[in-house]
Amino acid sequence: MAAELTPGIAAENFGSACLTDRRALRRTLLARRLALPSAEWAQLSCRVCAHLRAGFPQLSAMTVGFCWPLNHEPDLRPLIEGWVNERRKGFRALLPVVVAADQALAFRAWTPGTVMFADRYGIPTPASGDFLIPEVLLLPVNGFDSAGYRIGYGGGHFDRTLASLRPRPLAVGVGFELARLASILPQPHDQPLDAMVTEAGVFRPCR
Ligand SMILES: Nc1nc2c(c(=O)[nH]1)N(C=O)[C@@H](CNc1ccc(C(=O)N[C@@H](CCC(=O)O)C(=O)O)cc1)CN2
Ligand SMILES: Nc1ncnc2c1ncn2[C@@H]1O[C@H](COP(=O)(O)OP(=O)(O)OP(=O)(O)O)[C@@H](O)[C@H]1O
Repeated sequence: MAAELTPGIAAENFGSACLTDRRALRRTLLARRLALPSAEWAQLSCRVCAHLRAGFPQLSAMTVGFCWPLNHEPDLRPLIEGWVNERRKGFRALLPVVVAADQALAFRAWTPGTVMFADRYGIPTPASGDFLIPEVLLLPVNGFDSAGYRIGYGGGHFDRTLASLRPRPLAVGVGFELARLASILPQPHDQPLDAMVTEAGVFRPCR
């Protein structure tokens, strides 16, 4: 991905043997992110939020799907709560709902007052409300590459979601430079990102 803001921190080059095994790769990347001290995670999250706000000002008037931070994924809640509190016309925040293991995600509206339940993965999820369609999806990544491909937790939820939603939402990956890979060796089902945001800036895919 070409840097539009600050150039990225030196890319980590995982060996090709590692790249052939997504499960091992996921475990390695997840362990690296979990090893971040909480204060550093909070600082990196703040920088991701700042780049999102500066790079995508249009989001404050759109229906934006985001994720409750799991396992040290970037914490976008301050940014989202800021937009909720600004009460801008057209802004709505949505969180994913896992309807079934092999299906696309559904989405429900979220505000700081929303009643939540823990889903099958223990992720806080809005307990009720209509299913709504996001115009933009802020997708956490466990790994990403310069061609705009990502890997998540291996459920295929986001790939199925992006493959099925019409119109397709703008897909913006959110993560940290520690998740940057030379290539994730994309498979036919992998849905590319439109952009990627890390603590180092906003990147557009080089394809
Ligand atoms: N914060 C957050 N919420 C999200 C997602 C996400 O990626 N992040 N999802 C995006 O889809 C959905 C949940 N998807 C998930 C899929 C699998 C696992 C999980 O824990 N999987 C096992 C097995 C992984 C493997 O086989 O390698 C594990 O990690 O132990 C968690 C969430 C909806 N909500
Ligand atoms: N559109 C789709 N239709 C059917 N199966 C799919 C689709 N997209 C992905 N899958 C299946 O989901 C499984 C997991 O895919 P993959 O390893 O790419 O997950 P991931 O990108 O890490 O997960 P996620 O998309 O939830 O973040 C694969 O077995 C894949 O075949």
